Amino acid sequence: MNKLAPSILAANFAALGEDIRKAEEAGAEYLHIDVMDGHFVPSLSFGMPIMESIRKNSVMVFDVHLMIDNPDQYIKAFAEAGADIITVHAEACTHLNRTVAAIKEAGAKACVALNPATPLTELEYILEDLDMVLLMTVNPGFGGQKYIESCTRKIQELRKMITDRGLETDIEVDGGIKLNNLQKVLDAGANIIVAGSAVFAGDISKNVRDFMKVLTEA
Ligand SMILES: O=C(CO)[C@H](O)[C@H](O)COP(=O)(O)O
Ligand SMILES: [Fe+2]
Repeated sequence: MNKLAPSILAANFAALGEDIRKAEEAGAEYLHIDVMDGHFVPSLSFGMPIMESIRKNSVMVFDVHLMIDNPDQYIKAFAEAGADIITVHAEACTHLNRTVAAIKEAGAKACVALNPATPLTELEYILEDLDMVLLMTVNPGFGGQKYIESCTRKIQELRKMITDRGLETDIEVDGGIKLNNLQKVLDAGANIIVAGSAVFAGDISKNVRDFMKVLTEA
């Protein structure tokens, strides 16, 4: 099933609850929550307290993208703050298998993210353990960047790898997804679509409805 995961990184933090409510009411089922530590990526964003607050007013699937070094340290805290899916970067994990097991033990679904230049071979011995793979389609750290074209072939190759193994793992794409490249990433095999600046700029309800129309017709 195709899902839209609006990224609150692009929301108005002075009216965060209201922005989330609009996205939820217009049909978005996932909420993408970008956590940045100023080490793994250059920027800082927010952490557990913000998540705990918004969890009280939303039943969306909380899809937490940890762009942080040493994510093991925070997995339990994010699960307790209301994460449904926890994504860690392969590039940030020394013992990826152990980290994925810790996510599941904490009661969340496990996802591994790969930066645009990280090869799919990183997933060779872990794919069967994952609920989702996140392919970064920009270099992580900032919203509003341009989609990196070489990622289309990477999505296709990952979908083939998943299908060849008889799996049905979700593929999430994150970065630079707009209405004008949405169909391309869906055709390549992605089914969970993160969109930040394309959703939270201008008319949020209309933006979500426009995305949902393509996602449900695909
Ligand atoms: O993980 C991220 C950045 O590291 C964000 O989820 C991503 O950039 C979404 O923003 P946009 O749709 O504006 O590109
Ligand atoms: Fe993200």
